[in-house]
Amino acid sequence: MTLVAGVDSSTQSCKVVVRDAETGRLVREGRAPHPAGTEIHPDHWWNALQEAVAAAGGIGDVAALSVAAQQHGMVCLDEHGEVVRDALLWNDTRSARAADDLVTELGGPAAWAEATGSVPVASFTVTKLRWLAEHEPENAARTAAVCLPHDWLTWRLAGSPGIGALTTDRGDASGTGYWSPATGSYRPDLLKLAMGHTPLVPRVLDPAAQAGEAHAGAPGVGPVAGGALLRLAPGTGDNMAAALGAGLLPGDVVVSIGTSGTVFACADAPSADASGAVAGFADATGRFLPLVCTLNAARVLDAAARILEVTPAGLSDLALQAPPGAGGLTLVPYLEGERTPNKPDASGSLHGLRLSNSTPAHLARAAVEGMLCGLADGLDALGLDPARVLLIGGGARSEAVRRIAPSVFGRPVLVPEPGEYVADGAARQAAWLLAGTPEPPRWRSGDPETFEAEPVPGVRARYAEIAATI
Ligand SMILES: Nc1ncnc2c1ncn2[C@@H]1O[C@H](COP(=O)(O)OP(=O)(O)O)[C@@H](O)[C@H]1O
Ligand SMILES: O=C(CO)[C@@H](O)[C@H](O)COP(=O)(O)O
Repeated sequence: MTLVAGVDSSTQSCKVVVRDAETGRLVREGRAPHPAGTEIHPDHWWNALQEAVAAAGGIGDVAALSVAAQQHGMVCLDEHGEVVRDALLWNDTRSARAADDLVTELGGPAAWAEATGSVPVASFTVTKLRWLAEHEPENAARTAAVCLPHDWLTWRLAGSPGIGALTTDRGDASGTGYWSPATGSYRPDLLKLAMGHTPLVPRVLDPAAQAGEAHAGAPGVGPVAGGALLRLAPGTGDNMAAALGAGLLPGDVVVSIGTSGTVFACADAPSADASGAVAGFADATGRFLPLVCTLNAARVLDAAARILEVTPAGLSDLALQAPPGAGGLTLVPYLEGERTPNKPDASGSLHGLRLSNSTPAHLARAAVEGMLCGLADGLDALGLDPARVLLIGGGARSEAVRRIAPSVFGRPVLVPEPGEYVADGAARQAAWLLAGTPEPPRWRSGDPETFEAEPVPGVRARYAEIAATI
């Protein structure tokens, strides 16, 4: 049996799955936490990767590995490949003003949508580079190469072979703000606009190309059976990997409830939404991945559980005890500011509190409904009439989320078996590298469970009315 490994180095943790390359059967898995915060030294990802690999029983018997990771994070390296400063993550909003400035300087949102498929907000790497140039000019000047979390981890697994060897893929490149999904090429002019100079950027690999090799005994790899080398697939952004892992079909929309909330579909042509709501990303197969991202998803549930002093399961039970609509109690959960809509300085807001709805159950329900309303707006912004809506991510493990989502989305929701779909997609990409076929190998998956519910009149309208005032 040939084994492949997939890595998901996401915001809150690193997960590793080892699967049979031919059938996709899960053989073993492991995970390790990342530190909290929106800027962290990339060494923390490397340490967590090694811990997760060890927890998964090692990867010495694995033939190929692929790293998927949180998108957009700014990793600056000097000419020797040393990290210049802590990485700024996708959910760090300090570059919001830099984003506004860049949008104006290029001639407005439509010019960016045409140039890169997306209108940059604080999440995009290009805005973080402008912030760096303005606030830490000495660090900007030392930056000889800029890359993303998955690029850096893949490069480290290959033994950090000099900054000229850095690679990336179309999916992750499309979240930088200086690469065009429509032309498949970098926009060095935009990099220069942001930073004043053009550091080296990773080579963009074809979807099933080899990024490099990891050597037996290398840190994080361990001894490789028979002295063989571990082949490294290109890797990709976590959402692109989730699309591969969930086996996204044309007509499907995925709603992923992780640290971020994302809503995305697979497309044959690039998109360019000048409103900025839909990011026109590329995917990991050579196609495209229009995507809406919110900053506030599973952690809204974590926050509500903390306030109510219950476990995630306890929050779910409470939410299901309250009536649909939470008796008029509405939470607009902009707990970390918000990205879609672009309100980086916003905070959350609880409206409609009355004696009759002042119960833990109503608050739990308002948290679930508020978080889902933001994602329902994402579904609308995609402008599709999906054949299937698939719900994945840590938040989809909540029974209340599964049962309330169809009422807020106004359509049935399909929930695949709980799993690590990002790591699975990375593993599938690694299997694709081994197969050398035009399309990724087909892996069998179980049937998703369908959830249906009557729409609750007024919930989304009330949410929209309050959100508009924030
Ligand atoms: N049963 C559950 N109910 C509600 N939330 C859950 C449950 N299990 C996990 N989560 C939440 O899912 C989140 C992690 O999801 P995940 O998709 O792994 O995120 P990321 O990939 O961004 O690190 C955490 O905030 C966690 O609290
Ligand atoms: O910024 C985006 C998408 O554009 C986020 O989706 C990040 O990619 C982080 O993902 P998670 O850690 O929430 O999975």
